[in-house]
Amino acid sequence: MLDGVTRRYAVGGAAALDGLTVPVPGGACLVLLGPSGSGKSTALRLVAGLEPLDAGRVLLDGADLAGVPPERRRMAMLAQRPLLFGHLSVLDNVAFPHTVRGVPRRRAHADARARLDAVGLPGFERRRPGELSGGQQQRVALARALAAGPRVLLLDEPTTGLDTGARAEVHELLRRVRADLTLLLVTHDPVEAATLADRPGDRVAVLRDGLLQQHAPVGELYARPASLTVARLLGGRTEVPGTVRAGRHVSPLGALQLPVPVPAGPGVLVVRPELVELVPAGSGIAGTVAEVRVLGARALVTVAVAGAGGTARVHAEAPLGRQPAVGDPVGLRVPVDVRTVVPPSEDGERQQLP
Ligand SMILES: Nc1ncnc2c1ncn2[C@@H]1O[C@H](COP(=O)(O)OP(=O)(O)OP(=O)(O)O)[C@@H](O)[C@H]1O
Repeated sequence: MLDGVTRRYAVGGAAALDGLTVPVPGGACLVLLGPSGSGKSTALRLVAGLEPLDAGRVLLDGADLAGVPPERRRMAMLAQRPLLFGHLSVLDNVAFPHTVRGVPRRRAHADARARLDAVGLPGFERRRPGELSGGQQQRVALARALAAGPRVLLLDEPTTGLDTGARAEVHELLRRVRADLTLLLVTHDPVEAATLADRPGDRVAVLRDGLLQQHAPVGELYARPASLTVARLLGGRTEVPGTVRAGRHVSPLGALQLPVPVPAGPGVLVVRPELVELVPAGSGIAGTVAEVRVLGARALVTVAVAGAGGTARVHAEAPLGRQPAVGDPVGLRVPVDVRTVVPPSEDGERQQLP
């Protein structure tokens, strides 16, 4: 549990982390998601005990960790770069947490071998870290972290710098070894957040400028972002400014009924591209294809809609090969339940009710 956790690097300056309060239930995964400089790594260092708090408390199973040194917190960290000892063999790297505790060499090595098997690296014992790929090194670092017998695994951008295949391997491994470990993951990648925080109790805390923006299961962040910041961080593209009147969002798209009550006034309609349906011209909201961008197996189709008060741009997805062409007239269908209105300013309060 983080309770009002605050860190201010410069006296009188803005807080890098400002009163962060989020529960971290035992065995669950909490993701700290945010853009660069939002305070994610600071939070992780404070939890690990590597830096002092300026205010607040870090609690583990209800006990305040103030004054408990990092090595006695039963936490292990997997950093962005593996930070292995280059002069030691892979086996000795993994056995290191045992060695420093004085565990007899034979037992330490037996455990390290089992850990290497568990991360899919049997037979790599005698190699030096420099003889492994980046993904393999990260797996060794994970084996070493687990050898320390932590209750909490701190993951600081654990797959940044790895290629797609190695990333997927590390994600799969983390999901496999997770068991009842508590995970605290720092990332700027919503896909990584969604991949690792996929159990019922898992949550994502979105940070910006040291402040908590939203704390929710990842699916809710996608479906109901609380602000433009959250919508953009989750890869949202469509933002249609308008006005909320009598439960409808009024914009060039028309007067669209909203699924939940939203206070009247200015508001931005945000809709995920994968939830907008492209239908034949003549049905739905009439528009013209303004741009098509191929993204792997899908195409991102930008549709311009001219209506009362101006033009709106709405993004939709189509399977590759089935996308319309620039200039084609099309129809758009925006299902009622996927319409979310957020405040026009990034700093505004959430308007959408839960
Ligand atoms: N040791 C430090 N001394 C002074 N300022 C710091 C220090 N560490 C971080 N900061 C500042 O605190 C703020 C939050 O930094 P932090 O590293 O926690 O962000 P982050 O979200 O982890 O960013 P990134 O994704 O780039 O690592 C930033 O403005 C940063 O410049």
